[in-house]
Amino acid sequence: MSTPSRPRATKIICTIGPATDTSDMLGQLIEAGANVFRLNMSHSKHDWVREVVFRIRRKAAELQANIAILFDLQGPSIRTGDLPEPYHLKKGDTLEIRLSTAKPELPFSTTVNYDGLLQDVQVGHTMVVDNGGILMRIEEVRPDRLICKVLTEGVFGSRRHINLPGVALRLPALTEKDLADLAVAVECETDYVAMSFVRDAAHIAQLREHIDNLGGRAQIVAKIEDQQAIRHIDDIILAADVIMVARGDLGIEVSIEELPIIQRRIIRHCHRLGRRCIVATHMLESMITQPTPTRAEVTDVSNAIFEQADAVMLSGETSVGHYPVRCVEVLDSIAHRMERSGNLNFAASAILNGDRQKATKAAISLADSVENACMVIFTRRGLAATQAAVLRPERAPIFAFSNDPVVVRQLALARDVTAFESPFLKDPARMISTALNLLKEKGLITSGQPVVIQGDSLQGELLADSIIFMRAE
Ligand SMILES: Nc1ncnc2c1ncn2[C@@H]1O[C@H](COP(=O)(O)OP(=O)(O)OP(=O)(O)O)[C@@H](O)[C@H]1O
Ligand SMILES: CC(=O)C(=O)O
Repeated sequence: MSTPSRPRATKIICTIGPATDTSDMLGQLIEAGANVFRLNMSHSKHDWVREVVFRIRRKAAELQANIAILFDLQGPSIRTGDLPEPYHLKKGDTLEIRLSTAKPELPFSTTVNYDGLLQDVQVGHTMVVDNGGILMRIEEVRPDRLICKVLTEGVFGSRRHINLPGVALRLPALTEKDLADLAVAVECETDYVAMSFVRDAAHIAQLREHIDNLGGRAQIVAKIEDQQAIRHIDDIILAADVIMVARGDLGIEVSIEELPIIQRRIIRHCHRLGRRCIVATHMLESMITQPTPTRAEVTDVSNAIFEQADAVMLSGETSVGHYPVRCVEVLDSIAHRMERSGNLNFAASAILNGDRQKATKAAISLADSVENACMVIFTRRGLAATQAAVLRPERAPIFAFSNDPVVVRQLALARDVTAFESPFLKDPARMISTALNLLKEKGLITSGQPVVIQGDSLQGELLADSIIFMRAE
């Protein structure tokens, strides 16, 4: 009996932008192995988003690919305004950042989206622009503008992100723009909404209430981007569905040498508390302009896979980069290789909550102990499959079946889970044989392969957690 090759466990998230928003490029990304498409609401107009979501769904259906969509809300991030052309700033130049109602007075002049900035900062504060691309010092605080001295040269474009490390900003959890973007997210039936600058668990509850009120079913990704979030990390992990280590902002808000330690700690806590996690930003940054990654990038991606993150994320690499498809291919090949090369096994310390999770752990132990076995999980809400995923089977891949297409799409962002839509039938034997036949047709299992099947409706009328061990016919 030959064994089919194991699907890649680590999921790949691609940010879509001008470099990749055509149906053709979306198709190429899917074929290269993308699992989730991210739309960054900091840069996206609503009509563009609606059109891109339509193209993604159509292309995914055409290629029979299970693709989830993630709307990333801008959150209370401080952003500069639109410029007709980028400024080429040199050390010693002066730039003004003014309220949107104020007229420009200097040649280098832009607006800011947060009026409160002028009250929150002081002369002498350092401003970090564009994830550390340019540093400035605040020289003057006037009633309608800040005058800043450029400390390091760089190209200053539109809607640049500003960080003020260590400065307490009085920003709300969700802005008016976020609420307007959220309404479009729900209208587009997005699978995930990412919340930027989450600072405590109450922020997640607030977002969940808004999603519920709008009638949406999106799951929530909490982006960990500053020290306040790190202080409340366990509560945030428990309140969210997925955690993102958003290294762009995090790498500015904490001392840079702490970043790998914080990444590892967040992933370890996610494994312990049973939540999924994403490692994001600068994974293959040099490939925005170069066709091959640096050795350091390959090692960084490998590290995230060794830590068993659920997903790695591409940002500028796929939204504006020159080699978006190659980036996905590079992640795909690093993941395939690293997944055969050991891992940190943080899941060994997972807290098992309740009987269901203990049953799942038992099913995984069984599947891992039998050569070439795989797990098949029937799941209505996706919970059984994500719980199995966070327990990180060592050898057995997880194939999940749900009768709910939303659940199936959401499972595109669960490590090691390949999900399919399939009706729940009254006759469990038929339900199982239909699922196994589909896996055989897709070349994912072969006749005679050992299968551990888990579900709560596999015993006819009796609703009970069951584990069935059999060989595929
Ligand atoms: N939909 C879009 N339309 C136009 N430009 C975009 C779009 N999405 C991304 N970009 C551009 O690509 C760059 C990288 O964006 P991306 O969302 O991939 O990364 P990011 O690190 O989250 O960016 P930022 O910090 O600017 O939000 C952005 O700074 C922006 O210039
Ligand atoms: C993804 C993102 O927002 C960050 O890394 O800061």
